[in-house]
Amino acid sequence: MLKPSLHTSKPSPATFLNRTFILVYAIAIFAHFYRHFRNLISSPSLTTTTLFISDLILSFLWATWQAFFLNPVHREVFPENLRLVAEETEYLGLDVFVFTADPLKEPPVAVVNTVLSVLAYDYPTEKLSVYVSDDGGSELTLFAFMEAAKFAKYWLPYCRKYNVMDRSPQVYFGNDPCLFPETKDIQRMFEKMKATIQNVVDRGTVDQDEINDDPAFKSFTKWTHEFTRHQHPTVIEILLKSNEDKDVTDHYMPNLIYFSRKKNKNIPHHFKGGALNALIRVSTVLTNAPMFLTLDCDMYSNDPKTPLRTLCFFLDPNVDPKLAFVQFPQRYHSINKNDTYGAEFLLETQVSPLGMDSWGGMLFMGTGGFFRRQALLEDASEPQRLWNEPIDESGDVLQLAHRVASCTYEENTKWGQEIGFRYGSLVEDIFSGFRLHCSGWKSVTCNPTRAAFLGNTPRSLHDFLAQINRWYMGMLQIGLSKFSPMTFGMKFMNPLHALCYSHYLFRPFLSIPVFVYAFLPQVALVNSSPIFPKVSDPWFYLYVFLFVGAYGKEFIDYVMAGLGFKKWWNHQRMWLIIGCSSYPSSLFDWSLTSLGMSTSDFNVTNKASNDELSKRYEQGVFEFGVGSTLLLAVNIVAVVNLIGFVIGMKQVLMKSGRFEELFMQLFIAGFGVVNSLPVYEGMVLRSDKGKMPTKIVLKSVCVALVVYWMFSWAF
Ligand SMILES: O=c1ccn([C@@H]2O[C@H](COP(=O)(O)OP(=O)(O)O[C@H]3O[C@H](CO)[C@@H](O)[C@H](O)[C@H]3O)[C@@H](O)[C@H]2O)c(=O)[nH]1
Ligand SMILES: [Mn+2]
Repeated sequence: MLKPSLHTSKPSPATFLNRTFILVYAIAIFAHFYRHFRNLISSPSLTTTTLFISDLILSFLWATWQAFFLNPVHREVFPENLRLVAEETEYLGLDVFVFTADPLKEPPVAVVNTVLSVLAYDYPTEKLSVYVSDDGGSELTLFAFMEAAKFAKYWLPYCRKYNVMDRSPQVYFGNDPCLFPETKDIQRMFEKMKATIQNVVDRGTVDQDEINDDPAFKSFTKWTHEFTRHQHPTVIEILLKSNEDKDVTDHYMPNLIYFSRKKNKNIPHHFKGGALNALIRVSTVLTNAPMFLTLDCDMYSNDPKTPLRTLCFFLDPNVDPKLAFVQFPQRYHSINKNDTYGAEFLLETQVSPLGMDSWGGMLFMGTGGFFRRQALLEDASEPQRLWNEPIDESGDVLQLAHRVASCTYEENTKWGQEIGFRYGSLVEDIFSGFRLHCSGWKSVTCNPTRAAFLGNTPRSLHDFLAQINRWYMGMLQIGLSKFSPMTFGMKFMNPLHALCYSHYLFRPFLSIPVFVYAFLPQVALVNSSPIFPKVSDPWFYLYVFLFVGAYGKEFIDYVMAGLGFKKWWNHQRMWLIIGCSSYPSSLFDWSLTSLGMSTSDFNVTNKASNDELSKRYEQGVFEFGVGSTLLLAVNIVAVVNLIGFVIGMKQVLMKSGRFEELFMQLFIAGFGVVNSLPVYEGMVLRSDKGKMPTKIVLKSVCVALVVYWMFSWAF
């Protein structure tokens, strides 16, 4: 009998249209470069050369981006068929790793919700273990999880009994749930737990009277005077044990383990990559499930059946034995109506993964990835135990777990280089996924209609741009290293796969054409110097096609994904803002770091938010509040374009015949102005706390005037 299928993959119906568009657009680019070469030869100048270089970078990024559209695949999974293929006893053991690093930026109450949402997975409890990795080494976080373990004894059976979908209690109770007989009681317990945790967090220490039973008190004795977040011993606390602890209905619970690796301020800890590797080793000693899931602390589970969907790949007898991970792309719960900051990253999280999938697999996105443990332990000589046995708390096992968690354990080993998650980039996720792909491992994208996980995005523009700055600094650390996809990648992976990686890793260079188009046409315009073909010139229509083609295609991608005009508009505006802020800043950071003048640092994104800020975000106004230097160039560009547009208009109106020649420059300046409207608003029209500080406004205006004055000589 034919076995029922667990998953299918279908080519995208739009592929033919996409390929046709790529062909036509590529021909237009070639024609454009023909003109560029002619100009370079006939009238070489700073302007022609600058425009040529900018267009070269734009074309490289366009070409690499097309690798995502040549052969996208849609995958579907059928967890309902799982029972026909495998018995529940054959399901793979699953270790879930949840990462937190700072109790102030990542409120423990929120981390607890994430952990409860996965602890309550629809999965055989004896096969499930949840580890909390606390890089902040905080007794507050440990305390929060002791409370969570108690609440879980009520929450898990409740979810099971009523087949609850939202297993993060915060989300569940926030959505006005149906009232079952126990609902009110459970909600009361939940509120009480939250208050107890918040109380301790607000006070900043755990008091003895908060801990009633003795063994719990012993755990906190590790937090001595010498204990700091940068220098402390390993802490491993088994808060729930699967063969011992039962819930209130007498069912066994999954394992819940608090873990904080040993730190020493003189030994590099490699941020999240280091935490991941330490946890891989510790879990190998304690539970050693063949599959593990990595989750950021703000990414709660939105679907209790997600592990079953993953099994549709890992338990498929025909699946590629080199399948390393299944990635559920990032999706977010906290985005405002029109996505002011383009934080949904629709193209990056929903569209492009399908395109990478057919070349060997989508990126690892740091969170929402289910891994085959073996993929990261290839050639490791670590001590391992058989999974699916109760945790052995004997001295030997715990001693071993402490040994592998030590900050010196990795010295003179291949950890971080050839095994585990790889070090050397601030985007350890992308780097590690890339290295796995280069050694023949594969990955698949799974993006069910109901999101598997939902996360948080920054609500202030500065935090958002700083996060992107860090990501792209990390991308450059890979792209400009010996592991560049253009050299190393081309050798060890499908070249089209390598092109996809190149697109992301070299994106910061987009800042060069963005700056050129934000300044050059405007300065030339003010000096009444035409630099583009005039409207009656046939080459003008090539420019129109290139512009409308690029923008129109992206607009269609947005509409096809079910998002409207406003979201697309905000996305394209952010594309320009990021091009003037995070991208150039990441290039700057990379240069400083490679010159040895700075060290790269993983600044944890702030997940706490205040009411006022949240309210402004919901209203969709930009948050300029802190005087962010990242935004300085964005402001300067806004002022330069406004001046350019106004003076340009004056010239066109005063002298007849100029309009045709200067139309393109006027259009570009006008486009800059329309995109900068929220910036002008923040500069002069607003009075709330999120407006731009006056100092920054004055600085921007001064620099803009200097730019005009300085570059006028060139025309
Ligand atoms: O030294 C550190 C720093 C961070 N984290 C954790 O890493 C996660 C991500 O940190 P966050 O500040 O939220 O950064 P983001 O930029 O939002 O994270 C994205 O980018 C990271 C780097 O590429 C990936 O690791 C993440 O999974 C991905 O969501 C959080 O759970 C942190 O607690 C640690 O465990 N140790
Ligand atoms: Mn995050």
